[in-house]
Amino acid sequence: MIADAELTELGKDQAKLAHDVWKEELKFGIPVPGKLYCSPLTRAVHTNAITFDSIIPEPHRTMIIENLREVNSVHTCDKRRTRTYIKQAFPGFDIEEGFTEEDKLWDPHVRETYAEIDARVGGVLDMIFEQDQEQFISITAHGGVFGAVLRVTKQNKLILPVGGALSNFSKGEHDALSRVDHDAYATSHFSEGSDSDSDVDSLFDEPQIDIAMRTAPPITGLFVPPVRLPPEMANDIVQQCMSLYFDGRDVNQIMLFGRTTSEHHGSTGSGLPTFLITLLHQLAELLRDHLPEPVHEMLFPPRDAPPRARQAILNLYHPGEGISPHIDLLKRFDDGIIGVSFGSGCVMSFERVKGQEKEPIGKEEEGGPPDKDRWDLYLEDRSVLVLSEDARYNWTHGIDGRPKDFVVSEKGDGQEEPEWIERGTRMSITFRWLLPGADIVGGPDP
Ligand SMILES: O=C(O)CCC(=O)C(=O)O
Ligand SMILES: [Fe+2]
Repeated sequence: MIADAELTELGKDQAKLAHDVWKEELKFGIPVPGKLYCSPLTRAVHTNAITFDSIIPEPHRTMIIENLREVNSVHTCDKRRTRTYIKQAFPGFDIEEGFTEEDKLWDPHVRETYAEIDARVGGVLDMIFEQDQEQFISITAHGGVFGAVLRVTKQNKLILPVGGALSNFSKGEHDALSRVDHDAYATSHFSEGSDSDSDVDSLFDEPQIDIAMRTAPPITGLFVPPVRLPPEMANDIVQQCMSLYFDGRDVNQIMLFGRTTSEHHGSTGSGLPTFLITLLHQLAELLRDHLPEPVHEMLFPPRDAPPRARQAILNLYHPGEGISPHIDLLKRFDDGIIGVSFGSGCVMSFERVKGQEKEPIGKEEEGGPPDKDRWDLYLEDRSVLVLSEDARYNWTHGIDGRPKDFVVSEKGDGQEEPEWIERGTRMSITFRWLLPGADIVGGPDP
């Protein structure tokens, strides 16, 4: 095991990608961090140097902070180099006062506990929030450190622009750290499973639970085509996401950003990890014959279309968890949202926003579908959902927190009893277009 390892080739690529995203977003007015902090471990300092190379105007320099180093897991890669070495190797960086010449913290026999790492990372955050007036701050550190940030600030989400090496924090008005980087997210996190202890094996115990349908309810612009991602592809994506983003962290939400470019295939482009670009290609093919052409084109623009910024949001739900009903931010995201389910199905509920004109797809009295204000839809594992038009703007979508869903029988002919389907761990990937000029570093919620 190498002591304080250099950045790997993959790490370098990820940092370059982060750099390219910053460069691209600068054109759209992304505010650069006013203060930058970094772990003293070589791989972090390199990441910071590559990421912010020619992005941050002088005189901003990154400050190296002892307590942003990775959790000591007794591996030698967690031991840092001397102050003299760091100063010589990275002359463009500042080193905090009191930084000792030798690494006094690393001990080959002592594995740091959560309490210890939380205390030291909490100390850094206190220092930042007491001393700094800047609204945007960048911290370049490690998975274990961000895990601590989330515990200390009681945040349950982590947003990584690219590759997982970088995260920035925007100081909120309420708590020290009320929002983490890059998104003003509309929903109030995830709701815990409700009174899940009750026996929900009988309809009469939970009379309020509707029977969810298995096909798209009659809402204009809502599509759930009868297609599934191939199982091997879905498994591969879940594994990649778990190991890259969710593993060992108390995090249930990740946001990634990419931009379509005219050099690349119009629907994909740079910024997103390769497996998500491949997923987009696959979705474009899968959905081709199942969506009206203009909707397909909105989701997967042709090669010669102008470049656009796209967000991929990954949500992880443990059994019983849900997401509060919401409309995806109107000022931030454009029309055309694709959601893919992985690992487990769940019921998504759609509710008409009060005050919106009813636009029934066909008149009920003429044999059209019933005109309801709420629909429950079972999203199967590996299924794909598209929200556009009315479905995107005039209906909320949400997932009730509960351990089982009550769903129309698979035959769907109404003759068989509906079935209870247990929820497993579910991950969803949602692709949305960022509106031109949307402030991707936050701002007030909707
Ligand atoms: O998990 C899902 O399928 C929905 C996620 C969602 O609505 C969102 O992140 O805005
Ligand atoms: Fe949403």
